[in-house]
Amino acid sequence: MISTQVTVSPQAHQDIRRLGRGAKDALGDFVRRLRADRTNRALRVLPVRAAGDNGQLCTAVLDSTRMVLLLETEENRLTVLALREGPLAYDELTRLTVDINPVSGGIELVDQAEVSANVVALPERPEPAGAPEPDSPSQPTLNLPVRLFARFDDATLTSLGVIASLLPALRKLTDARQLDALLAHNLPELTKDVLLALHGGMDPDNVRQHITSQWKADEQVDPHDWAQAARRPVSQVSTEDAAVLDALGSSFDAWRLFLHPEQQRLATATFKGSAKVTGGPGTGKTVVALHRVRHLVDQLQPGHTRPLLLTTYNTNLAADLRHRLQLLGGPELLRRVDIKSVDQLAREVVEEQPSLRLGRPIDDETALNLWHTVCTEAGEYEFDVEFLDSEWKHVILAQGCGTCAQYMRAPRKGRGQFQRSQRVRVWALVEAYQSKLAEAPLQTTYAQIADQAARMEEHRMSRVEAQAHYKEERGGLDLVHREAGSGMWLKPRYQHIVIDEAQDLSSSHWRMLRAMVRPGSNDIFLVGDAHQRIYSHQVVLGQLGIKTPGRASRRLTLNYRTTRQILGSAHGLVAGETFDDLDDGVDTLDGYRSVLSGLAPQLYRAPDWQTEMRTVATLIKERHDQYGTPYEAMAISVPDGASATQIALVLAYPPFSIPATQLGKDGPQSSEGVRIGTMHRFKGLEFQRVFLTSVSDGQVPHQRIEIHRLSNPQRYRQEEQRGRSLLFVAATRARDELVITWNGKASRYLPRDAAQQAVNAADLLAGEGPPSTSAA
Ligand SMILES: Nc1ncnc2c1ncn2[C@@H]1O[C@H](COP(=O)(O)OP(=O)(O)OP(=O)(O)O)[C@@H](O)[C@H]1O
Repeated sequence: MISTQVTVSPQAHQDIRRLGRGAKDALGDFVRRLRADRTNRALRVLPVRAAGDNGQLCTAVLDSTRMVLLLETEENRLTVLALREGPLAYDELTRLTVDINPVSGGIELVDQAEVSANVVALPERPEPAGAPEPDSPSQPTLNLPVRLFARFDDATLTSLGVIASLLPALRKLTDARQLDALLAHNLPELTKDVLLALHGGMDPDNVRQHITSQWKADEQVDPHDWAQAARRPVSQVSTEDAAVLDALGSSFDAWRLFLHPEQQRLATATFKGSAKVTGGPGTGKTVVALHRVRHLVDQLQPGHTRPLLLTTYNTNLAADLRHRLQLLGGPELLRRVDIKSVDQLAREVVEEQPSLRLGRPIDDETALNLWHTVCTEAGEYEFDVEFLDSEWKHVILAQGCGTCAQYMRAPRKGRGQFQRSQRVRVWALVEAYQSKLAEAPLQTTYAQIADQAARMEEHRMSRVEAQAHYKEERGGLDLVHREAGSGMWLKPRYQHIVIDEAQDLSSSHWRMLRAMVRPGSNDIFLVGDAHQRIYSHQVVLGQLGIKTPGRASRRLTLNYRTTRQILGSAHGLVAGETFDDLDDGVDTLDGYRSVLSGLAPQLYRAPDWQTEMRTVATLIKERHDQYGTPYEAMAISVPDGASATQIALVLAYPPFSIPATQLGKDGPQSSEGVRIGTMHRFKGLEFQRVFLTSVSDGQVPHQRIEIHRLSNPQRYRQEEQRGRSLLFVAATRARDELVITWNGKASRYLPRDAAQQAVNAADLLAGEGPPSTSAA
């Protein structure tokens, strides 16, 4: 007997999230019983009305208080469309308008009665003078209510994806408060997104380009074909039965089940070669990478090997990826995937060669100190140590320059003017630096390890290719002793590689990764965002053998993490700067938006660091005690290690007594307590409330970049951009609340009127500050 297929629609999923644990358990139980026996009379599946040519809407009973609305399209296929509880459940379900969206082809619901009662019925309030709608210069006079979407006709709205059954209610809206109330309803995602974008001032063409196109069904939508509509991924939280059942039994995280159509396409598409996904912070790039991994693993032949590599910038993020992949696919999935940071991977490759004496890798700070020693000993003060370190990593090692002559010829695109005589002097310092590393105890740098690993992998891949070629010539026959000494045929390390945080990988990393997988279908899938580049220098992936032409380069634009208010301010930090697309093109944040709404970022100015620290401690305690935010969901950024220790002490002692833990390079040292770390440590993470401290003049950006302002304007611009990106990364980690504090003068990256807008920290500590608005 073919078992009954039961899927859950995205809006039913929203119902379950809203109704909580009991509803989820009841639905899980119901789905299991339905799958076991569709005819089970205890479920009371009763027809309500026909849907199109081949569908039937039914209600069914979950338990004594809950009911669901189902769509039955084929004998054994049922979609849960909505869930309600209480004595009115049946009436509420049967009055729902259920349609196929002509743009996305998804099945969508609107509760007209609820919308009218709670939204349209809000007392009308004209928009205040001075706040005209964007793009509508000629507004009616004050007392006439302005219809919010008056300038878009019905045909435009529906062609953009707004569900037609909502139009009558929509036409009655006159103020943003009503719109907020409307959006708080369980509406179809596409409709919400389009309305927000239009209300935010995006014009219809842009909406079509950035939103509608991503939802558009691949084929012509037939409004009468409900069987096909039910099969489309946009009508289901997950296309896999098992995933829905698992999720109903355990946690029901949205990202694990329901992907935005563009995310879904990227996760499951077949690419001829490599593919690249860019997108602003919080657009679900990591989520796509994880689903991509699951999809690729699903296509593998059964086995016990790990032919798939999932890699990222540092160990902390690799641990996070492992955790999230485990949530997505459990141990079965993890078993086929190697998860490590690129540097760890490089190290393991180099360690495979026992004849190589590797030396102890030094951290960035030790490397800079060593450059300092080298310069002092050579009496050479023209170049600063950060510059030397970066020249060594991103020009000399990246291009494999082994001699001064090679370095003299190496292109230095985007790194400013550099005379021949300067190169000669830099080379002398590089040689001195290398000798220092070679002294006992032998030391090395991660950049050297990556470079060495890249060479080794390139060599290995050339042998793989040579063997493959040989085998082809021999008509497919293996020759066991072909590989002298080893008696083995070499294989590429991996079949597929998936890379997160791609913007911060160096050329050596890319060379290594490129050589770990044979060029071919779905070889490399990378996600990243140049706006968030804080470590490495720009690379041109095409020149490193990773080509992602046309549809193989895609961009995500919907932010799932950060509220519009926080996003708006963070966006201002990088607006006006030019960013690459990890290749030789330009990337922008056009169309970048959020469907979440919340508080504007809060600013606090303090006279000194002591007061600033106590202010942050006071705010954190209040968020915890009054609003129940767990300490581990809050994070504080500090300028350096010493400040981290100081603020941890302030938090630890009365009157605060707040537990805290430092964010190290392997993540937080404890699972409990407020996280404290430099902005660099915030990369890739997410917190409910974020407190950025010392966003002061001279700290953000650091005053040391000033020495380049006149002497090296190109370098100055680079440092400036990196400083902005760092603050941008830190600010966009916040889900609900962003608090920015400083002492003395505010950073010039903050808005000009930041000091006027800010609360005086001294007033807050004296108990005279404004009441907190942190209830997010
Ligand atoms: N389809 C989705 N449905 C619900 N939540 C989602 C979806 N996609 C992503 N998210 C959530 O959005 C947040 C950001 O996702 P993710 O970490 O993948 O973004 P990112 O683009 O990698 O961010 P960053 O570049 O800032 O590191 C996470 O909380 C994730 O669970």
